[in-house]
Amino acid sequence: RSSLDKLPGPPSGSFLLGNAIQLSDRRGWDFHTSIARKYGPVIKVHWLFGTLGLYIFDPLAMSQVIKDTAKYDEPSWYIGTNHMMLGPGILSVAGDTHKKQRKMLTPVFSAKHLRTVVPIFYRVTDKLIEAISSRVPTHSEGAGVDVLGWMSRAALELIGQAGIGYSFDPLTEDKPDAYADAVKNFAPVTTASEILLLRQLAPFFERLGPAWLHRWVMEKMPVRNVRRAVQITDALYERSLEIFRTKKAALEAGEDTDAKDIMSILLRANMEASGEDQLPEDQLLGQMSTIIFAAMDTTSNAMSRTLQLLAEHPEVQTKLRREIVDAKLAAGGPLDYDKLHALPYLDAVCRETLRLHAPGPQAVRVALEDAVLPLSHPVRATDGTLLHEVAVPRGTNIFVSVIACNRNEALWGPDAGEWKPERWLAPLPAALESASIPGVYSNLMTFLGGARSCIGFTFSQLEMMVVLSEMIANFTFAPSEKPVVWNLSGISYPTVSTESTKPELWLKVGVVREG
Ligand code: HEM
Repeated sequence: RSSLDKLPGPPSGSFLLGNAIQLSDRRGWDFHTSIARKYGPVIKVHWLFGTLGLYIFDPLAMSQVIKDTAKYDEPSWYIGTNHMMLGPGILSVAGDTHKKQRKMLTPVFSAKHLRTVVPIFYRVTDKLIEAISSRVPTHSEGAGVDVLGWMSRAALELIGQAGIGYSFDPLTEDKPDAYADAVKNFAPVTTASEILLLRQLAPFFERLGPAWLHRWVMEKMPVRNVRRAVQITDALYERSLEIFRTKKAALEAGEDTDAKDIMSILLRANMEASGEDQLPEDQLLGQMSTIIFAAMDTTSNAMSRTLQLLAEHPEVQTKLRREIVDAKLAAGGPLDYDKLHALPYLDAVCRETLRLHAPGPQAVRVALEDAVLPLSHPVRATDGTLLHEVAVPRGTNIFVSVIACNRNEALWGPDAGEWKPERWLAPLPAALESASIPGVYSNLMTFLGGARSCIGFTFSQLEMMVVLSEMIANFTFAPSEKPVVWNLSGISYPTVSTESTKPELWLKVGVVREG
């Protein structure tokens, strides 16, 4: 028996796997929507081997879970497998090591630093515009373009140049790159439902002999995505090591001393840090793939989704283009940091996309000890009693539902499920203002909150603004004949069908004609 027994929730999918497949399946959107509608903000879900988990979007409960890191943190299976694949970067460490890494990384994501990288953003974006222009005929209704492919290439180059001072792809030639492919496939492969289930076994697996044996077993495993995960890990590690060694050697030789990229600043800060604050070399190396993965897929998918929505809502697209073109005319050229942040409609379009379609649909935590979770509003137990708090047994997996909170009709109103940028131009609903959503951004859970909130959310906002404003000023977007299917994953990604595993999103792209 468990203290969670009395909570409302869906029946188990199967004894062994509970609701795990429904929660993580790439076609699981309806399951998430229906349980949130039917059972409310504190839900009992069935987890592996007959255990129970919690699925929450009650603001106070979420606030405790993401902020009280002494009681709740990322589960060891999640941290451990991130560590295996990305090295000991910030997504793969806990406790004091996480605090130390976070302290060292925070200054490089400040607004002060971001202002200095705007010229890098424009340099890369200009290349992107040039590259797409050369592939789109000027005098036609437009050509089919894999917008996700271009957004991914641009996002990788942007985080490459601004994040680690390295150019991955000058955006001139169309040749495949093992590193870019590895980053793009990292989330689809490592959060595919069968891999998520295998990842739960990692803490036991790790105890079975040395690392070479783990690798041997994984290479021999008859599961395609496990073997792909090994290849992705190798591709990420090899290139990161190469870049890291070059950067370190340059800094030690007194070169690149004023480089403004995140990694150079981090290396310099580490050299100057006192002994106890210094990070060992493997943790610095671990930040490379971690930051690139965290930055690239999330932002490129968000930008692609925004372009898709603009293609489906031509009236929003026209209004947005008007705002951007007028601002550029008034500025007499590209928009600087402040002018970009002063565009209300661009801001509304980005916020609304990140609200309705948060790239990461859920975050997972585990109760590190027996705990009591307070609730914003009492929930009705299955025996009819009202619960004002929930006793959470140690070891319970907790799913913080970003999408259920961002789309909660009780907070956002009956049109919460619709994409309406205009909602951000009026005062937000009173229910939302009083709900105290614990997210770092705009009453949304998209970038989460607390000690592990997204450290790069201002970077990604700036990137979205620069890239989207230039894309909209230069091109028109309309739906293409290729379908777009968004797959639920650690980071949702688009394919052309429910069977395809290749991330891609095609739109009809035309050149904006003068006037
Ligand atoms: C639309 C774009 C983005 C979204 C939606 C997003 C979302 C998130 C979320 C939800 C988390 C918390 C994950 C968890 O704890 O379970 C996170 C963490 C993180 N994000 Fe982002 N992110 C975005 C862009 C970026 C960018 C551009 C960077 C870097 C330049 C970045 C770097 C990170 C890092 C390093 C963490 C780990 C923080 C920690 O554990 O302390 N993200 N992000």
